[in-house]
Amino acid sequence: MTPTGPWADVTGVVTAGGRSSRFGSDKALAVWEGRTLLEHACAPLALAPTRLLIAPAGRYHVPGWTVTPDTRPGEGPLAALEAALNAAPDGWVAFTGVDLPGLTRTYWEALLAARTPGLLSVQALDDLNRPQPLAALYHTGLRAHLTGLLDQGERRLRLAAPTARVRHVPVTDPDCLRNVNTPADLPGPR
Ligand SMILES: Nc1nc2c(ncn2[C@@H]2O[C@H](COP(=O)(O)OP(=O)(O)OP(=O)(O)O)[C@@H](O)[C@H]2O)c(=O)[nH]1
Ligand SMILES: [Mg+2]
Repeated sequence: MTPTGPWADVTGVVTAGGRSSRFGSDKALAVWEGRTLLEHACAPLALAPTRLLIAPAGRYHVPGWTVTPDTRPGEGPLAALEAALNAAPDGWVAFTGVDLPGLTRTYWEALLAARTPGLLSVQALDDLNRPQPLAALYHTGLRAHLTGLLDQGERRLRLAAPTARVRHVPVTDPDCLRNVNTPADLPGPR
């Protein structure tokens, strides 16, 4: 069956090849509200017809998700995005990490609804108007651009797409952007 609706040409991607050095143990496997942070990141992307985990082979298993190893291991999220765009079918990639466990399907669908022809990225703005490149949409039309940036030594994810081709949308629920870098960033039971 060919998927239709906003998710039809979307690949869900969770990048999980980081070192968790500030967290002190593998934060992808840290449990919060009964599920691992990795599962929290994957869940709101379940409607994407293709779902990729950018991570070392054999480290994680999430039902319905395909592990795709980094092509530049240890080089950070920008390099992971390159691996994702190269592995994804032509279209959009909904790209995030394991350290944003509060993202929701509503969050992603607000970004998907903001796509227009010619855009290469759609990014949320938090309550301080800061773009969120680690919880954003990227188009596979960025492949050659990204490879060029990485080959030149660039590693900043926020520079993945040319500014003129990025659309920014205010996020309705800034709480969903809580970023987990240390165990103290995981709030207690609600
Ligand atoms: N595939 C891949 N993912 C990465 C890489 N570096 C970071 N990430 C992921 O990007 C997301 C955000 O990265 P950070 O918060 O810096 O995570 P981290 O590198 O594990 O943590 P620190 O060592 O504390 O900086 C997390 O989901 C990481 O797993 C990498 O080289 N490859
Ligand atoms: Mg982080």
